[in-house]
Amino acid sequence: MNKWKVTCIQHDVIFGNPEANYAKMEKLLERAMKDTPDVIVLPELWTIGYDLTRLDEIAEEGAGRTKAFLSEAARRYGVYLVGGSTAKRTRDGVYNTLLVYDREGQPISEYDKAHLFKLMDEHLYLRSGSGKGLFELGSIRSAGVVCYDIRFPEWIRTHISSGAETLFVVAQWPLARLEHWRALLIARAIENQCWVIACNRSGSDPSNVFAGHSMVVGPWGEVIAEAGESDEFLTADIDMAEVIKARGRIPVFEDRRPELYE
Ligand SMILES: O=C(O)CCC(=O)C(=O)O
Repeated sequence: MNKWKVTCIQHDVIFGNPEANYAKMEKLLERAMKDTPDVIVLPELWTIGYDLTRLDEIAEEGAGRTKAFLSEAARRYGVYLVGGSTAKRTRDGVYNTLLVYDREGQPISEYDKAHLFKLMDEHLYLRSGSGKGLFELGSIRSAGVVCYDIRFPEWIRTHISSGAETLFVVAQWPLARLEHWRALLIARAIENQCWVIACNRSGSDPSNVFAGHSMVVGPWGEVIAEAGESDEFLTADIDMAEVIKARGRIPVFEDRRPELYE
């Protein structure tokens, strides 16, 4: 299969209230499935929001509850689920972890956010991961990263150099830097000649107003679909043939000179 329908569930996350967020997500998933997407994408930390000061209470042991929730939903709806992230407690500390499930509800990726965002105090409460977020959606090689990670082109490039043709981004990106969000996503798509599918949250918490503007950007840098600032299901069709076309027109990967970049 070369063509995919993707849906980003852009919504307002309820601050520090996992119970309410799971209940809300049940309903959102059911409604999103009316468009019969192949892949659904959720935002960063949709289970708890940015309530980092209460992680002792609300971070989940091994992300167990969110794993069970996502696996069950992916299997029930027969959909690939790029399940946003949650706060995963381990023996070393708490990670901001992106979870991905296949249509049978099997886990296909568990990625710990690599770059912690000091402006929102992440470094005080979270541990950073160091593994890559590579996975396959059927035959499509994909990568998934979290929010601030998109400011590090060299990190994204290592994923694309490993074969990824689609980059998923899950985020809680503030409205104050909306233009950075848009420019960075478009730049990552152009320089890597890949699809970029980015799901941001909407709404606000006690410290931030979030941007919404989930986006689907094609490998030629064209914005195929973009949400507004409010709650929205953003659905778009992506065709993997566009990656081959873009890479054929300008052979960036053949023309790279990595010996100059160290
Ligand atoms: O880089 C930014 O401006 C926002 C990043 C962010 O909000 C995050 O990583 O959670």
